[in-house]
Amino acid sequence: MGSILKQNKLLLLITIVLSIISSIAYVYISIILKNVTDIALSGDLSAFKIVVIKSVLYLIILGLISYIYSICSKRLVCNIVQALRKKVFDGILRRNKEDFARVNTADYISAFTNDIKLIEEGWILPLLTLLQNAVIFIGALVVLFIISPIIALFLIGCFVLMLIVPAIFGKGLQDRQDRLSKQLSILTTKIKDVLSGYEVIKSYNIGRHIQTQFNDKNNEAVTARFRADKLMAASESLSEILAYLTLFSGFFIGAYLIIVGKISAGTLLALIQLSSSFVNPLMIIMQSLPHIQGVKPVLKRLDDFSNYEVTSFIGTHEPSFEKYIKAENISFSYNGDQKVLVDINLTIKRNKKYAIVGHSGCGKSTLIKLLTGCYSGFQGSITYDGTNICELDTEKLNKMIAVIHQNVYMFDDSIKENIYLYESFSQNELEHVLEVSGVNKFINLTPNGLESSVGENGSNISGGQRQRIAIARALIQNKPFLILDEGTAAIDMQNAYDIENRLLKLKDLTLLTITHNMNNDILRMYDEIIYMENGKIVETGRLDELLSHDSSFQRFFYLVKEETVAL
Ligand SMILES: Nc1ncnc2c1ncn2[C@@H]1O[C@H](COP(=O)(O)OP(=O)(O)OP(=O)(O)O)[C@@H](O)[C@H]1O
Repeated sequence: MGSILKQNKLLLLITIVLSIISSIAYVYISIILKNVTDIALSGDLSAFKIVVIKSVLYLIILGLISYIYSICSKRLVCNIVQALRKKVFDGILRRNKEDFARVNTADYISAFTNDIKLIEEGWILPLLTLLQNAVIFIGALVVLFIISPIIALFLIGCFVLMLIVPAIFGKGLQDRQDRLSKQLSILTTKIKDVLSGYEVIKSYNIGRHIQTQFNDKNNEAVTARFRADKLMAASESLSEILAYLTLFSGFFIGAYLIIVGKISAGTLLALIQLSSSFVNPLMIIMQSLPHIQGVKPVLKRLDDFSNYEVTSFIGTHEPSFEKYIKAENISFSYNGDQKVLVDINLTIKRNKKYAIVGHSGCGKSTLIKLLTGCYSGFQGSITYDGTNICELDTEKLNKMIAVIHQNVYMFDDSIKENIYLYESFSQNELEHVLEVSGVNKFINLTPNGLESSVGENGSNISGGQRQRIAIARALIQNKPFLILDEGTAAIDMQNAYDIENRLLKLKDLTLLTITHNMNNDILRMYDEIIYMENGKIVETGRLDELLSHDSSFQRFFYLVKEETVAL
């Protein structure tokens, strides 16, 4: 937050200066009131006229200063909120895939929406209010000292007494604001889940169940808000009672001093005005402090997001894949307990074609994730042309590898932009990838060809069409290493066959395919089939070699074929 305030230091300075000027000007009203009262009591009409004119002019100038202050403080709030959002966003973008996946996406959304709102309401605005009122408070105290040191000393004593309010409520408010932030995050997760799973909810008629779940989360969020507000109300009420007690006591002391002839009526009026200039800001300060203290955990949460630093994969070496990628004795577990990969040894040679096959859950996708630098906590080593993956610059590594998953993400934009990903390419490059990916087979059926919108996450097009666009997107970048993680599973058999066939014929491409399709003609074209079982590579070789003898792969191969025929 300090850096954000530094970025806005000029605006902050102007706001503070204006705040000081308007606050002092506000305090000076008591002096004017004293003069008016004393002039009225003296019966001097001409002096009275002059003081009225001066007062009106004074109030106009005060109004103008207040207006400019108000505009500056609002601009400052906008700037801080904008910078805070940007900082959090930058922090999220800096994350590597492994760390990004550790946090639920709804938590990120909640940080941008709920948490930033909590900071705006509980930190930025109260801080500005605090600043302005602190100046009024100090100004009033100084004038009070000049007019009546006894009352000033008494009010200082009251101020010390009022400091107990933030001390009593600060910690409790922090806990409750933290809880509120977490409950809002859980509610956001639920909402996101419902919107993403809308089709399932409708198809399986589970609206009522989901409604109950939503109501529970909604209730919990509202309860958390109310608990925080209740404590805030207690804190505000105590501040108010103490403030009024101070005001009354000051007034009674003033009244006593007038009875014993120590002060004039004008001074008493000034004292009354000053007491409210002293007590009201004091009350506001005491009410703002718990707000500011309360949002500390939320501020810390946002700080954690924005100050994120990558700790794994911090290598800077330029990755090279001219010859091979080698995995040696790789073992890996997601939860530190159960091993998903066990002692994997594998060499991927440049421009060769590999198919990874095996039963569902045997670790195929996990192996790909490790090879492409998504997870760091594995045993063994992965090297690119001899350099350990941990020493490589992962951003540059990502530029070498394209991975197409079964569920590809489509931006809500045209087919063309989803292929180009906002870069530019030549017409020849475009035509080539449209041909290889099979996009050209359906592009004429869309309303505006390549300019047709795919809709939110590709909702206007079919799953197979999405995958073909994803293949075109990967190919146009001309990356040397393409991974299809069941990347053609949503495409019909004939088209999937044609696409894979064309990819297998690309000489300058290293292809690694995870597939459940046991098509002899296609599998025969691969240089190596890697068969996995329970996290281990059990057999490798060309299709005919593996089928030529009794092997685990052979049994798997015919089993899948039987299952496919049965379907
Ligand atoms: N992010 C994750 N956190 C925890 N466990 C995971 C995670 N991803 C996968 N797993 C577990 O790791 C094991 C291997 O999963 P993986 O996705 O690698 O299998 P797969 O062979 O690709 O399966 P499929 O063919 O069904 O896609 C499974 O038991 C799975 O439940």
